Amino acid sequence: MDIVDDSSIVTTEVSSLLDPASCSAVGDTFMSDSAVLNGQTSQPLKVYLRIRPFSKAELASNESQDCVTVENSELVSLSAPKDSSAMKNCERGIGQSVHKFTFTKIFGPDTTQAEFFDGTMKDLVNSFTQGQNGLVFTYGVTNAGKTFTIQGSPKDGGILPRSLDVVFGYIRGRQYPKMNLKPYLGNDVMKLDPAQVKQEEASKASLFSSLKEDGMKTVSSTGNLRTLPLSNEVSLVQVKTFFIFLDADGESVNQFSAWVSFFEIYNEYVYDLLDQFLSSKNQKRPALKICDDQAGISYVKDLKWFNITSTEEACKILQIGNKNRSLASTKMNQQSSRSHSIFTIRLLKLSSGDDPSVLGVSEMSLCDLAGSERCNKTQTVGDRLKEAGNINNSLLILGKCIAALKQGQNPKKASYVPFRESKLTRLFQPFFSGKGKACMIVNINQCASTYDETLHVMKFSAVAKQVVQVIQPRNFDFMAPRIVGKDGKVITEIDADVSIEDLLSDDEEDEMDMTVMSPEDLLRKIEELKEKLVTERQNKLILEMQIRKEMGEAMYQQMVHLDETWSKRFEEFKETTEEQLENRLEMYKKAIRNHAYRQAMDDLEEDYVSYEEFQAEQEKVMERDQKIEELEIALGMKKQSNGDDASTGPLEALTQRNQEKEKTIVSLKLQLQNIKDVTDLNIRRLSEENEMLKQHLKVKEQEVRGLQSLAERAIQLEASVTELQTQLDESRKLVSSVDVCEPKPKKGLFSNIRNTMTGTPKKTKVIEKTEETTGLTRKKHLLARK
Ligand SMILES: Nc1ncnc2c1ncn2[C@@H]1O[C@H](COP(=O)(O)OP(=O)(O)OP(=O)(O)O)[C@@H](O)[C@H]1O
Repeated sequence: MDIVDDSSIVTTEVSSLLDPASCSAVGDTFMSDSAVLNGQTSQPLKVYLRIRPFSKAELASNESQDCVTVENSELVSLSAPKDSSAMKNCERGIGQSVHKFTFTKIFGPDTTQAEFFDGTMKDLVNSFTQGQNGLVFTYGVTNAGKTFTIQGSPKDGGILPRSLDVVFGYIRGRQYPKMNLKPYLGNDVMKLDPAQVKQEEASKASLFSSLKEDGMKTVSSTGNLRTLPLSNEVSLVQVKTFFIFLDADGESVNQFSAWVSFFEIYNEYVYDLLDQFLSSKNQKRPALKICDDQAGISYVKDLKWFNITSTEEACKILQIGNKNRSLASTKMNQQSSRSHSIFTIRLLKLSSGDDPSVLGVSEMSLCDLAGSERCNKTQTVGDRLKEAGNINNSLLILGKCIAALKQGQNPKKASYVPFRESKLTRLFQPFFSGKGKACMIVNINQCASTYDETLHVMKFSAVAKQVVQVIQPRNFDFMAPRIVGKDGKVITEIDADVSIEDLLSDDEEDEMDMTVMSPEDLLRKIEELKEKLVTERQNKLILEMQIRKEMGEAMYQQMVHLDETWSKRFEEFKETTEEQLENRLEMYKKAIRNHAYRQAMDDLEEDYVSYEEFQAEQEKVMERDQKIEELEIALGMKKQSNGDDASTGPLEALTQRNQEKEKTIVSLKLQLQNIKDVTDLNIRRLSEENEMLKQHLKVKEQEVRGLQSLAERAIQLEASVTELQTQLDESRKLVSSVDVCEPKPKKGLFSNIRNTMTGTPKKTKVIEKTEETTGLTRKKHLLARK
């Protein structure tokens, strides 16, 4: 079954464009999905989802397995890939393979930076220019696109440079050119004397000069390269130009002064990313403290603020801070942010004139959270493991706070929100207590390998989306900031509209900044706080007990559920196992039957008796039966003839006869055995002889074959001799004819022939005779051998 997080679905409103003329309508537009009660606005926390496109490497490594499907602009479904824990759990019967989540608005992989900014940030930036505070934080696993969303790439800026563009677009031509009014503590402004102003200008110039080696250009939100004023002189020329702005009716209009800070929370320590100390690598970075002002608003003590006059200057400051950011390469992202970084812009609204009064301060923070991955995924060890632990811890506390805030919406279940358990949540606290609007951007990738982490992120966001934010009615005029002197004490010569009495009248002590209180006041404050602490602790204890009870109940329910599930699974397992065993038993039975059949067939073959043997045996049996009958008859007759004698010793006689017979049988058996042995011996001898004879016969056969071949050869020779004889006869005839024609004998060949011829007939005859004799002898011999 799919899970649908169908809690309060928020309609996305599109705010008006941020030109000064349209700004008056912004507040109303923003309120459209909000409820207003006692001047306070409550609205669900806006949670936007951005899905990163696949990188080439991810596509090549089969990361694309259709895990994320955007159903519509507010609904997304996640399907577990086959190797994920979610899928394995699902196969075990725990959890589902498909989850659905709703968001304020979903931005798919094709969304451009401009589209994303328009769809998420415009109203927030707009209200910021109107005096409303704002917080934007990105949440997601490492490599999901959080930094890309906030800062963007050099060619295509993210929401931060785009917001700055809007802010500077709004205050263009109305910038207060001096640096003598500077943000102080949580919401106040410090008036600097000329020496301090000079110092301020020098530190800004020095900060900018640290980037000199890296080049003189930075990038705006739209990717255009802008040349920055790098030297002190140039920026001073800018700030020294002073105008009094007048509206159409000749009335003076407000002026604005923009200041920025950039810090990170790394391993639960706060570090100023714009601190000049950072340029020296050997020096240990000084960690900053988080304090509360008298209104309970947390701020970073001694944080450096820099006055900026353009987006370019702000981008340059971002660039400097980025250089100092604790980056470390993790397995999943080569340029992974290992810290939570917070870039803040404070806008001071000032009255017109050369020596203006402060009308209000608004603040907008953009927080790039570190990746929410777990240690095992990133294979973290050593320092990285410690970082991961701290990152996970602060995100866990953020999750706890969000869950507690959600629970707190139910008046019956008001719970303690552990904001103070981590630096990050301490700084976020004011935004969840009415200080301003907060909005969350959830970044995910679509990779199959990080599916389980992504699902965790989505579940976190589903809870966050249910948090309803209560926002105090606030604009620049709502709460005038105090102006303090260089010693930090409140000074009187401020806004003409607001008297010092007004500022201090209600409860002077409460208004006082703790850092400038007298020792007595501090002691009194401490006592008060102690009392508060005791009460808070008591409340906390009660709450804890409640929570424990609820958790106990929830756990009991879960145990019952688990018990049921396991019983069911056990039954199923039992059934299937029984079935399997039965099948196996049948198999064995069948195998045994087959085996028995085969055995029987084998036995049958061994015991096979031919029909003739059987017939002979039958005849023997019949003969034996007949003999027995005859013997029985004979025995009966004998009994009769014995008459009375039989009464005394027939049994003894029978026993004796029986014994004799048995002896006979034994001796017969012995004889039979002997005969059998002799027969066996004879058979063995005979077979040996037979074997020998066979061998002999073989030899003889070979000899006969040899003789036959010899006879054939002799016949051939005889034929050739006969042929030669014929030839010789012919030669003789020829020679005799030659003798008649040539009477004169010649020497050499002819004389030799004549000599030969004269002696030849005798010799030839002898030869003939000899040959005939030899042929006849041979023939006789052959025939004899044959
Ligand atoms: N919408 C997008 N379009 C194109 N590329 C993107 C997008 N989002 C992120 N990327 C790219 O994905 C990579 C990771 O993004 P990024 O560094 O912003 O992740 P991250 O969530 O901030 O990671 P970490 O928490 O580790 O810092 C970068 O190379 C970035 O350029």
